[in-house]
Amino acid sequence: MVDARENMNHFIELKEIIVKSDGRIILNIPHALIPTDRICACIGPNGAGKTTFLKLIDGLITPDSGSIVHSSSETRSSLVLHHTPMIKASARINMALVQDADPSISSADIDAVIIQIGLSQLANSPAHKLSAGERQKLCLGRVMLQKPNLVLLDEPTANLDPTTTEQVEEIIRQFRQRGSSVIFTSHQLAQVQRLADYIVFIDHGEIKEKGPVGPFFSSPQTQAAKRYLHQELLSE
Ligand SMILES: Nc1ncnc2c1ncn2[C@@H]1O[C@H](COP(=O)(O)OP(=O)(O)OP(=O)(O)O)[C@@H](O)[C@H]1O
Repeated sequence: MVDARENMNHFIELKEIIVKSDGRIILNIPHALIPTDRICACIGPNGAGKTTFLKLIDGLITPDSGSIVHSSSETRSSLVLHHTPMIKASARINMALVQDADPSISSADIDAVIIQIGLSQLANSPAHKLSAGERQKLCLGRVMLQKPNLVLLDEPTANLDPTTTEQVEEIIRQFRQRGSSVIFTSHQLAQVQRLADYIVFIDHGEIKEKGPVGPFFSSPQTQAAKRYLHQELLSE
């Protein structure tokens, strides 16, 4: 019998969660423990509810019913959505917006992160003109400055080239190495296998399967997961 907590030191417990949109149920999770002590990938078909799941965990949306309990006393999450709008100002000013919420972030901190993410040459360029990869690095730089203990990333490498994808994956590993937990969504199964320790598979608004990454890929338990893996592997 598998331990119900699957050796999770920290987790989020979802109970009787229903999220609706326009009267339609888009998430239905009777009960689930989601680990917050590792890198967790949330995968599933388009429209399954993955982005909604991240927003729910972040508290950006509240469920129509049900509750979310964090095992740690203080969870500070940062969510990076797929299309983050930028204000019409430089990359540096966009990065410095995090100071509004946390005035203890210094200009020196911002400069250090700009160097770390490789945007020094573009710091004074208009942020809305940055490429997709540069924008994503800027967003991840903001997260570094916020120092959340839970990092939530929606398709962090969608539309990025292989080099930038590798750089973003390295930033994700650094979040974990510095003690943050990460939950990211992805349609790239090779990436999921490179980065994640744990899988949450969502289909039609329900968590159909979850568990450590190895067993999920080698012996998925549900027909939905088997079908999804088969189709995705054919398209990769
Ligand atoms: N604000 C909204 N208003 C109406 N419907 C919404 C809203 N947000 C999400 N939905 C619907 O909820 C369902 C789940 O959407 P969600 O974006 O969470 O899926 P996803 O798994 O992230 O999809 P993808 O892989 O395509 O990004 C979809 O059917 C979507 O149309």
